[in-house]
Amino acid sequence: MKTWEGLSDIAELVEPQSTNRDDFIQECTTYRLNGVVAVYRTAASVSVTGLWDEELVNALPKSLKFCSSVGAGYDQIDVHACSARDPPIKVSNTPTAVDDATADTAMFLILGALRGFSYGISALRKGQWRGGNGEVAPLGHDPEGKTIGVLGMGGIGRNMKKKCEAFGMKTIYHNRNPLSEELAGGAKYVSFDELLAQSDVLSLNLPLNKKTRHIISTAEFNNMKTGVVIINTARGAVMDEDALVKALESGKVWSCGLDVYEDEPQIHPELVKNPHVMLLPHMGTYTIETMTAMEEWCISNVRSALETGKLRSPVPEHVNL
Ligand SMILES: NC(=O)C1=CN([C@@H]2O[C@H](COP(=O)(O)OP(=O)(O)OC[C@H]3O[C@@H](n4cnc5c(N)ncnc54)[C@H](O)[C@@H]3O)[C@@H](O)[C@H]2O)C=CC1
Ligand SMILES: O=CC(=O)O
Repeated sequence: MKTWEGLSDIAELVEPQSTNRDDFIQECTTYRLNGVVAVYRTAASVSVTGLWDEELVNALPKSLKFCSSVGAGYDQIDVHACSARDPPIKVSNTPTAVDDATADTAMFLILGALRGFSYGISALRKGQWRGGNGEVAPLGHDPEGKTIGVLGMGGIGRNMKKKCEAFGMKTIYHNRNPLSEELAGGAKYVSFDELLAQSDVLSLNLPLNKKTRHIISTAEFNNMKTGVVIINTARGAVMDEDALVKALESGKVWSCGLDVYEDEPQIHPELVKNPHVMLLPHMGTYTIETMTAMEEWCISNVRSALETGKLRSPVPEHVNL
């Protein structure tokens, strides 16, 4: 890629040769990688290295000071193990570049889940028009007048809010702290419990970490409106998938729209069987324009680190590192 090659004006570029984690750990000790200062980490590299957990982070070359990772989510990297190294490995992600495409995906899931479009789409493809065997697609719901609750009102959540307004939806949100009025743009800050109780559609837009894993589970579903619609474009494990399946079965949750799953690429079989739910295979940023923008953002972090000693967009945990 041109932008990557463009870095050769300021650095020697090397690419690891390994095809599995053990070989990569071994390769980190070789002369070729020993001396590497900054890493451009692609999303696909996880299939070779596995997670950047404590073991892997501690095996990385001692010379390494920066990791620029593609993607807004960085849950595959143990950022605390990176900070604990001496010197620390500073980590950056690619926020902002993902906002439009991921919010667009969320809108597709919101409309599809509210309207029950998945049912119609699969019936039609089976030659059954709106249904077969005596069953017809249930009537859906309009977005107009519905309250969307955003859990994690960051770049994507705020982008979604604007798009939801065009569909006549009202936005409430919960973050650990309220946003400035300017950033909130008229969305109302509510407590976590109020968000659960008041949302007609609940959208999960917060990062996955130890504190947010299964932040939505049985107790939280019990506190929601009956007939709520759940949208998840964040990470599968922020929600307890087994609890979601039970809440769908009981009718507590009317439908859901999911782009992400607890154990990708595995999907809970009951979700796959359910004709009513909208499911996508993690395609939030899967466009030429957005993936290009993410890669360029990521490489700009490498350039900034090499030229100034600072990453352009360090992850929140590393802003003051
Ligand atoms: N489906 C896909 O393809 C994509 C998924 N993502 C996922 O979406 C997530 C959000 O992305 P952005 O909006 O760019 O991140 P962001 O960092 O801009 O926003 C996250 C928001 O969540 C809030 N938050 C953090 N912990 C919280 C907690 N315990 N309770 C309530 N709020 C909390 C933060 O304060 C922040 O406002 C990413 O972490 C990533 O996992 C991002 C891009 C594409
Ligand atoms: O899942 C995608 C990301 O950017 O995070």
